[in-house]
Amino acid sequence: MEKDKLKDKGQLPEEDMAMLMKCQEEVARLMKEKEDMVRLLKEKEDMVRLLKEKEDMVRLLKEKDDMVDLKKGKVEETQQIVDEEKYRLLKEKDDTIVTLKKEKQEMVRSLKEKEDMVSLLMAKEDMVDLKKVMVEERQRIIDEGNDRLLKEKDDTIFRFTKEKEEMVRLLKEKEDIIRLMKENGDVVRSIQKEDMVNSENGSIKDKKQTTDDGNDRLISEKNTIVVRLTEEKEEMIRLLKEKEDTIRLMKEKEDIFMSSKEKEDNKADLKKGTVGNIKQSTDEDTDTSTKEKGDIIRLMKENEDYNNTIMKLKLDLEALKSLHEENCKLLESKKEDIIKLLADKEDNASMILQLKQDSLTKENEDILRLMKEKEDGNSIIVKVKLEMEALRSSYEEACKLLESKEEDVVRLLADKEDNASVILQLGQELEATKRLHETHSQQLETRASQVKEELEHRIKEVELMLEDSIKRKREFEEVSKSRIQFWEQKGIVVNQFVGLQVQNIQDLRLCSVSVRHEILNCQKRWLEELAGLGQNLKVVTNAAEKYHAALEENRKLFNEIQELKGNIRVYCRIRPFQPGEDEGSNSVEYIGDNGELILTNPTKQKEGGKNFTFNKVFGPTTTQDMVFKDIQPLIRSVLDGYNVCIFAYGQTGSGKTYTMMGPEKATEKEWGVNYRALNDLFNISHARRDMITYELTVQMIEIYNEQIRDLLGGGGAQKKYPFVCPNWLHRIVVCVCFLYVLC
Ligand SMILES: Nc1ncnc2c1ncn2[C@@H]1O[C@H](COP(=O)(O)OP(=O)(O)OP(=O)(O)O)[C@@H](O)[C@H]1O
Repeated sequence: MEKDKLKDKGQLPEEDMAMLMKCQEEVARLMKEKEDMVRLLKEKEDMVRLLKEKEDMVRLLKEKDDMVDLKKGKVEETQQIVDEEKYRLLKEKDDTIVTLKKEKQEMVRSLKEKEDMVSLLMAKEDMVDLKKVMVEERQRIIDEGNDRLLKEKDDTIFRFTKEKEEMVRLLKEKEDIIRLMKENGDVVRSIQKEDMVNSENGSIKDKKQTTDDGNDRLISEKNTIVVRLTEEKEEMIRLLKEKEDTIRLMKEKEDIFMSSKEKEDNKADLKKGTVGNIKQSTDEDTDTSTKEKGDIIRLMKENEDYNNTIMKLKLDLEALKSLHEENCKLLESKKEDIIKLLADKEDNASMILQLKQDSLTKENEDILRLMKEKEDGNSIIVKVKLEMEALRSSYEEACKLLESKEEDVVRLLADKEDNASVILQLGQELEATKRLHETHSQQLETRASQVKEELEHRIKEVELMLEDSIKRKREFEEVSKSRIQFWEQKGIVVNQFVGLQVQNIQDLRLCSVSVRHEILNCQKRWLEELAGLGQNLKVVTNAAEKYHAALEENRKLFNEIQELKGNIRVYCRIRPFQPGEDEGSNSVEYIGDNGELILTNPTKQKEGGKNFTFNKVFGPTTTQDMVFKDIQPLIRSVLDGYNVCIFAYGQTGSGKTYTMMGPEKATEKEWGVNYRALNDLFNISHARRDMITYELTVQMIEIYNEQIRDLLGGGGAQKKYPFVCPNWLHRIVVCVCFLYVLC
């Protein structure tokens, strides 16, 4: 029909028609080949199914193997339980050993504590030794003080001896003076004898008598002084003796200290020797402390004695002082007397001179002699005077010495007081240390008793623990024996079970061998079948290659046809009149089969119609399916990689939306081009899903007033071009174009 129509219209040449026919025949052939291919594909699917069945068989075999493995695992589990039980028993043994070791460590620790206690005791003893050293140091200081005192005493003794010598010398001088005075007396007596012989001048005799009396008085006074000096000398000797006694006492004191030191050393040695036995040492300490107490009391007594002697010495010194003062007073009075005597002597001398002048005569020579004698006496008196002055100076010096001695004695007394205070302090310290030592020894005793008790208690505890551990060990041995028996029985049962399992395993092995044989047979069969399938597949692949080649050829031919039809096609669809529209105002005069269209203006029919030519004109009766059938090849060419653009163009209400989408609530029959195109494409992609995977996307745009709007985008009608177009969209672009003509 179409051929005839073409012939009638004379639009297509015969060659083209022949080509088209050939193409149609070729297409039919290809369709047949396609059917063959579909059949082959079905066979292929069967092969795949068989392969799946084979896989299931393999899976079953694997499951069987797993079962065998599970049984093996069970046997291993029982073995593992036995091993675990053994391991637990061994662990318990190890734990008991560890506890015993810990107990041992505890014992060692307690022993170490004991050792520490002993070391502490040693340290305390060292402290006591240190205190002793301190005491010794103090004693040394005291000894040094004593030595110093002794030296001072020696010095004082030396001074006293010197003074003694001085005194002796003075006494000698005094004796000389006395001797001279006696001689003077003799001289005076001879003068008196001469006077008696002459008895001329009585006044001279009286005067001589007075001088004699003065001389006698002086002699008596000198004698008294000498007596006093001798007394003082004796007193000094007594003091020296007392000093010697004090020195002796000091030496005794030193000896006592030395003995106490030796005792302390002995004590230290004893302590060192008795470190292990604390009680004994404490007893010794108490003994020594009592001895020390006795020594201290004795020393205190000695100290008191010393104090008494010092007091006595003080009193003696005071007495000596008073004596010295008296002596000094006497010396002063003597001085005055001597001065008086000298004055008398001068008077006598003047008297003698007068007598000399008076006598003039006879006794001139005697008088001269007497005068000479008197001059001699005067010179002797002068000498005596000088001696007296010397004596006075010596007395002053002696007084000074006494004063210095007093100071020394005071200093010595102060030192003694200091020493006494030091001794008291030492005594107090000794008492304090003794008390401390006693308290410390008591503490040590209590501590030792406590430690002893603790140790006894610990020893008891350890003994109990040892007994417990022995009991536990026995119990553990019993339990282990019973457990070993139990586990031996269990082992027998397990061995029996294992034997059964081994038999089962052997059976399973046999089964598995048979299954393996079956599998090998199956594999052989499958290999044979696969070889057959491979051959078939080769055939299929050859056929598929041919099919692909045919498809390629078909596509080429189809595209050639499309090109021949025209790459740009313009269709016209004329919609039917809608209800309410005037059918009389129809402007379509003629619709040709080859796209001819003649339109006339109903108001100006005289002017004639206007001719239009399209690729095709769809009349008002044309259905949606008919329109899509014409467009379908173009849409399918998209799947071959061609870009296709279809768009609808026309005035408002001309039917663009109807053609592209369909009416509102459209049925499948009323679907527009878009729905149908997508449905067709989805069907093809589904049919070819095993070979090709298609990705389909849709984009709907509207061009209105020269502006492009994305109809499916989020922005809706508001979103204007250029909107973002994803890359993948460029692979397949479906654009439906239509030219509409409103009838
Ligand atoms: N071929 C047809 N058969 C039956 N009814 C049709 C056909 N074409 C269009 N119509 C009807 O004509 C009316 C207008 O059509 P449509 O809305 O598709 O026009 P339009 O060109 O899309 O208008 P606009 O540009 O204003 O959107 C609609 O009621 C539609 O149902």
